[in-house]
Amino acid sequence: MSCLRLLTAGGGSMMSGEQEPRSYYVGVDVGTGSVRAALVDQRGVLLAFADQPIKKWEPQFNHHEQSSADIWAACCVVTKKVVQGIDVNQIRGLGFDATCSLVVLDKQFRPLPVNQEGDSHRNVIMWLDHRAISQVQRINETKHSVLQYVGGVMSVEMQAPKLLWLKENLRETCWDKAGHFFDLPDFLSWKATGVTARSLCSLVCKWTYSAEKGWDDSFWEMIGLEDFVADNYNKIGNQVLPPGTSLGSGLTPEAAKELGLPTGVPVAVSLIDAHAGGLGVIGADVRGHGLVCEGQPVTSRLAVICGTSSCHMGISTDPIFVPGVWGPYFSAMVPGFWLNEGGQSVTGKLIDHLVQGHPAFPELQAKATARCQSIYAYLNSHLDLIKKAQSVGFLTVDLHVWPDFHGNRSPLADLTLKGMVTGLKLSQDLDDLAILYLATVQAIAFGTRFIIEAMEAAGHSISTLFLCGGLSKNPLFVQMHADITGMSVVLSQEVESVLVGAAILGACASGDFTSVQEAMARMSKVGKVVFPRLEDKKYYDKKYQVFLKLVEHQKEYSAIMSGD
Ligand SMILES: Nc1ncnc2c1ncn2[C@@H]1O[C@H](COP(=O)(O)OP(=O)(O)O)[C@@H](O)[C@H]1O
Ligand SMILES: O=C(CO)[C@H](O)[C@H](O)COP(=O)(O)O
Repeated sequence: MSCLRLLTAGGGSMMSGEQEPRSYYVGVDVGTGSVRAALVDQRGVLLAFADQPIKKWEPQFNHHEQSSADIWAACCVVTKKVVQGIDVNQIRGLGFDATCSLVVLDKQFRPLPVNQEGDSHRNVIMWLDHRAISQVQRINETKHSVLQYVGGVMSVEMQAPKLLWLKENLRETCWDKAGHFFDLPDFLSWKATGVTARSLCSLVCKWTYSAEKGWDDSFWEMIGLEDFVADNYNKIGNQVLPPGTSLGSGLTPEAAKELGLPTGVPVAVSLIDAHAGGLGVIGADVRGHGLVCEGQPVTSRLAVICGTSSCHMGISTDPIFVPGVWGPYFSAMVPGFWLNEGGQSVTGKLIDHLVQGHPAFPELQAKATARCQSIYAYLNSHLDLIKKAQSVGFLTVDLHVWPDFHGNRSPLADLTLKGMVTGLKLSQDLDDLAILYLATVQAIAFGTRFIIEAMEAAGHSISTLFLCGGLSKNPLFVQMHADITGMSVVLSQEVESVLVGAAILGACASGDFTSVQEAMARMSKVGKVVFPRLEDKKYYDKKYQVFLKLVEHQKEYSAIMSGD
């Protein structure tokens, strides 16, 4: 099911002819579970929003696939919806962001199968796919110098191990026939413009490209992908442009027809979704909100983009090497700044997984439906109901979760880690489900604290969190992040801040702003601020001690089991 909403936030309305701003931008955001589009004006106000689910396949454990044709079709559906009823000639620019999944096409740009079944419809290896474990281990054993720029250890979620997997496992059906390997954001900008140039963001963050030195031949040769060097990087990109740059002649006639927009609309070089979220929130004017970061440099702000996964985006003027945290990446998000990207591979997906797998889930669904609430709104009010004299957070005094059900991305960079729950009882009722949900939300927030501590130990100085993404719509998730990190959390005026980030790209491509920084400052706005409840700090400090013990114990268990 897809959905269209016309919005009147910020005083602007599509229907109010007189107030209508003259320039619009369209942002398209391809998340893990759905594609969203928004019509955004020059002040960053969302005037229309539409979303559409996309297909996912999990043919084997740890194999996650999608279809680039399905994703593009969804982009067309949502874009057509958000521009309904306006004069499309007022659209000045289009920007895409997407998850960092790997799209494989043949020499004629047709989809190629990334699976043993030979299903060419499934031509995308998703970012969370962990099939290339053996390949990434071998890549890390090389200790090649490019690994310094991904936190010291390459993640199985990056593209090099996935490419090596394709070469070693699907040589005839995929590798030998392949003409183009795209990061998903670059696939979308190519579909829109016919230009195969890649975004500096994708190539630097996921493909080991250096903004200063370009590709490193010795890395590809060392890991057994010398094919790319011989081919002069034609298949993975040898024209690299900064995000927000206008591509070619804009929308091609074919793409324009499919998207419902005029031919030639400027299309921006794209961004990975987390990075677009960063642009959408990090540059806001914070004056008058009582925030510590007022008067501090922008480097004191950490953007946390929380959807299926959470990404912690911190910028700096000089490179900072944080063990287990991706980067430092130059100009990969905000031009001229270095970026470190911490992350948790599953956060929204983990909450969904634990809640949906609990025996009381059908009861929760029925009760939430009866009240016309989302299951999370219901759970939050249920927690309020069962809490004792203290804050809700104290309900988990004896229930603790380690959240790495899909390995640890940061700061341990250990994909072998597993999830843990301690404190289970012989109870399967709704109270039990609600408390497990709370402990999971808290564990994710402790994971954020763990990442921030690693970033600060390496030289970052962070004072304020800027949250966006689906999970930032959950007030419990937001409050727990404030309480557990002890930092204020800023939510943007536009809840769909990732789409504002995509629209900022479109605005830059249009030439209406002279720089990404200017567009950020004009288009991102502070909405709500959530302050930490400092009176609860002692309790969360104790729970954090337990949190750190959990992983220590997990490592001890595996040492015992692997010993003689
Ligand atoms: N209103 C909401 N309340 C609580 N959680 C929400 C809400 N909306 C989305 N989420 C959670 O956010 C996650 C998805 O976020 P989203 O940003 O849409 O993901 P993605 O970009 O990965 O597709 C899901 O786990 C979902 O449960
Ligand atoms: O690696 C990432 C960004 O660098 C993201 O985790 C990935 O793109 C998925 O994002 P989302 O959780 O929003 O679907």
